[in-house]
Amino acid sequence: MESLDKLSDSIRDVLDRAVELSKDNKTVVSAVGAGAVVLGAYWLLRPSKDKKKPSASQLTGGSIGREKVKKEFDDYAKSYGTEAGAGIIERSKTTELVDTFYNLVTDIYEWGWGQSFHFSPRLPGKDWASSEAAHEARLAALLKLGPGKKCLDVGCGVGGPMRTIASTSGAHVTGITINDYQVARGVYHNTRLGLQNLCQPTQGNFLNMPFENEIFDAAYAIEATCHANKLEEVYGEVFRVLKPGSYFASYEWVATKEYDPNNPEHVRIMDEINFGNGLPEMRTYKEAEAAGKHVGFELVNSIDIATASPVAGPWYGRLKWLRDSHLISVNRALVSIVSALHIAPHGMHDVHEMLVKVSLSLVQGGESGVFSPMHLLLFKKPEATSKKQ
Ligand SMILES: C=C(CC[C@@H](C)[C@H]1CC[C@H]2C3=CC[C@H]4[C@H](C)[C@@H](O)CC[C@]4(C)[C@H]3CC[C@]12C)C(C)C
Ligand SMILES: C[S@@+](CC[C@H](N)C(=O)[O-])C[C@H]1O[C@@H](n2cnc3c(N)ncnc32)[C@H](O)[C@@H]1O
Repeated sequence: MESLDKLSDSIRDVLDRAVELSKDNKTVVSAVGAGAVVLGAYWLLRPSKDKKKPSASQLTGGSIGREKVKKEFDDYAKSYGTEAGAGIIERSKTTELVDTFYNLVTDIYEWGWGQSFHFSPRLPGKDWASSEAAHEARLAALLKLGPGKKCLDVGCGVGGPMRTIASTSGAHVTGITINDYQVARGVYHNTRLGLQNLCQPTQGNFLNMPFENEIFDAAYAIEATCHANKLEEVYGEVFRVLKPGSYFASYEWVATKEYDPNNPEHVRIMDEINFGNGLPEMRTYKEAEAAGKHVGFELVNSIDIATASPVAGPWYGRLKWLRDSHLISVNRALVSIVSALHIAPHGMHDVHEMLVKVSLSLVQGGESGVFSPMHLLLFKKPEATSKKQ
């Protein structure tokens, strides 16, 4: 905060100088312009008092101490192979790397996107927030959630979807995330909104969940299981904790049927998506369907929501809009300022640059049709369980 005080002092100096200069008619226009730019920067950087949403001057490395952010980011970057299609080299380290990834990006996501860390199609006449809520509420309807039901959110982030799903349906939602910083953020938002009795985030590994067998009435995952080394491992755990006869719905990140593994451009897009999003590798929707069946689920429905509606706008439209309206450039400038002033931890600038780059790859994946972040799979655990080992 000391650096912010210094920033305020410098702004005051610049404004004083602008007043001086304005006495000279020739420079009045540029002085007022400079003052407006500085005031604008101050407005965008000012810390939010309640941290409901971090501002650029409040970006942290999550649970990573600020002095370690740069090293953790460099180690993360080195963990991806350079050969086409390589993904994470040491797969046994995936969960640890994903935890690091979320320490590094969680504040940036909340600052620049919101509390729901996923995409949604844009509904005609609706803004992005309503379209996002509808995408989440679809799951509550599919899973037939209602008061008294106990539902699991597999990979819950800071709980944006959990809050929509619990408050639209009345069901209780337990979330699991690998990242303890996200748990703290989730608890903070739930308490602030009076939802702490219906929404409960927990820290844990979804490949080995800290829950008893057959305790949940339903489960969903939103753009989260793509982080698992093997889909069978996470699906197997969901199968174990679900009551027989109940449903699991997942929006999966997949390579679509347009994807050609022999097309170097397609492979490049997927490699960039994997790196910028903490994924070990990309699966096809067919592999995801097969993984669910392999652990004992019945496949009830498999549909790519990205292409399902002829009237909804594309899921990557919001990223395109951020780019075309130059908001991403504004964010870049703000992150450069807070980094240069040592307000943000050293390394935050690199993390932000990684996200700038991946936003382009995601749009390319969407426009070319080779990638979807929302292939909906609806699975049912049979009444008489027959889990294959
Ligand atoms: C499901 C996952 C995350 C999906 C999305 C929520 C995020 C994917 C890319 C992210 C972003 C890219 C660009 C950032 C921008 C440069 C910055 O200024 C503000 C935040 C971004 C818009 C950021 C927001 C979240 C994403 C859209 C993965 C991880 C499985
Ligand atoms: C892109 S975020 C999506 C979060 C949330 N579903 C949403 O839409 O806002 C992916 C989530 O999966 C979680 N995750 C990834 N790997 C995990 C693991 N092995 N165990 C538990 N959670 C994991 C991350 O911590 C993060 O919360």
